[in-house]
Amino acid sequence: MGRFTRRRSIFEEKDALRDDYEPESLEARDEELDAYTDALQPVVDGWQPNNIFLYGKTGVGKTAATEYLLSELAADCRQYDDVDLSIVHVNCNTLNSSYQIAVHLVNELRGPGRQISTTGYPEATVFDMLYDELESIGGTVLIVLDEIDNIGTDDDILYELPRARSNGYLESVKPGLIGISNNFAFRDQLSPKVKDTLCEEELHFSPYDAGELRQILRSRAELAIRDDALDQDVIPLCAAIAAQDTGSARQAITLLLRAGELASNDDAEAIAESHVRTARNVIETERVQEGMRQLTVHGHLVLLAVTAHATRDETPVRMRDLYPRYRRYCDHLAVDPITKRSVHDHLGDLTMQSVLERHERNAGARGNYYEYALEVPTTAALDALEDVGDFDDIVADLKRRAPQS
Ligand SMILES: Nc1ncnc2c1ncn2[C@@H]1O[C@H](COP(=O)(O)OP(=O)(O)OP(=O)(O)O)[C@@H](O)[C@H]1O
Repeated sequence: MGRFTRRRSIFEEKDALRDDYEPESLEARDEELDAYTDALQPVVDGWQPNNIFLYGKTGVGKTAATEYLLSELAADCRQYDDVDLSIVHVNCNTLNSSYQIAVHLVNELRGPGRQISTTGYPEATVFDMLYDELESIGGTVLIVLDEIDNIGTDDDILYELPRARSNGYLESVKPGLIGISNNFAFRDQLSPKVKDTLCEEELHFSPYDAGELRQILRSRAELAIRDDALDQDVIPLCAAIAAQDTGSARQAITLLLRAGELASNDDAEAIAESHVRTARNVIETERVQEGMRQLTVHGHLVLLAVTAHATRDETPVRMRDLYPRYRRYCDHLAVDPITKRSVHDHLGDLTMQSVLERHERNAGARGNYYEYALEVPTTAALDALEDVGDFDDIVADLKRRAPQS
C-alpha cells in the first residue's frame, strides 16, 4: 500500500470554518443589523449617506455584518435608477496617517496604469487627486475604513472627506464613511470635531454570549462538518470556552476548526470534547510562542518566573515576590540578571501580547503597584517555555505540579 490513502473526512466543507469565509446569514445579530440598516437607509433614499462608526471587541462580527449588509444594499439599490452606489473597502492595518489612507484610496480608485507613489506629494495635492477620482465616479460612494484606529491622531481625513461636499470640493458625488474599530481607546480619544462627523451614527457590537456562539457555531458546522462527525457536547464546549474568554465568534470558530483537524489527524470518527481541550491548549501555546518570539532570554526567564508562581497558585504576583525567583533562575542558567526596571519592561511586553494580565493595586500613601498573572492556561505557558529548550529541568519540575487547565 502507498504512503497516502484517502481517509474518511471529518469535514464536509472545511472552508466554511476559515476566517475569510463570508456566511450567507448572520446569526444572533438581528438588533445590530436593524440599527445598521436604518443607518444606511439614506443611501437607498438617494440622500447623502450617514457616516457610521462601528465598534466592538475583536471577532464580534463587525466586518462580517458590514460585508453582508453592503452586498444586500448594493443589490437592492440596483432597482432605483437614480441611485448609483459604489463601495470602496480599505483595511487600514498598515496605514497610519490621513495621508497614507488618501494615497491608498486614490490608488484603489485609479486603474493600474495611473498609480501614485506613497510618498512625495503635499497632502493637499493628494486630497485634490482623491476628490477628482471621487468626482469621476459620481453617485454615492461609501468608503469603508476597517481597523481605522491605526490612523492614530493624524485623522484629518475622517473630518475632511465627509465634509468635502459641503465645503465645495465635491459636486456630483455623495461620500459616506464607515469606520470600523476594535480599539475602545481610539473612540474615546477622537477629537470632538472628528467624533461629531464620523460618529453621526454609532453602532456598538457587544461580545457574544455562550448561547449566541452556539447558534453561530451550529450554522457553520452544518456546512463544514460531516453529519455524524461531531459529538454533541463539542459545540457547547467551544461556545462556553470562547464566551468565557473573549466572546469572539472568531475564537469559537477557530477552536472548532482546530479540534476538527486534530480529530482528522487522529483518524477519529468524530470530533470529541478531548479534541477541543487539546486544540485550546495548542492555540494558547501558539499565542505564547508568538508573544515570546520577540523576547530575549530575560523575557523568557521573567515569564518562567510568573508561570512558576502560577503553578503554586501564587498569582497575581507583584515584583517584590517575582524578582527573587527570576534571579534564582538567572543563577541556575549562569546569566547576569537585569534590573527590576528592565524586568518591568518585559512584563509590559508580555502584557501587550496578552500572555500576561496586569492588575493595578492601591497601596494607600505609598502609591500604586502592579500585580501580574498568566492570561493563558498554565499548561500552554509551560509547553511554550519547554520549546525554548534552555531550562528543560525547571519546566519539567513545574509541569509535575501544574494544575491541568
Ligand atoms: N453573527 C455571526 N454569524 C456568523 N458568523 C459570524 C458572526 N459574527 C462573526 N462571525 C464570523 O466570525 C469571524 C470574525 O468576524 P469578523 O471578522 O466580522 O469580526 P470583527 O468584529 O470584524 O473582528 P476584528 O475587529 O478583529 O476585525 C468571521 O469568520 C465571521 O464570519
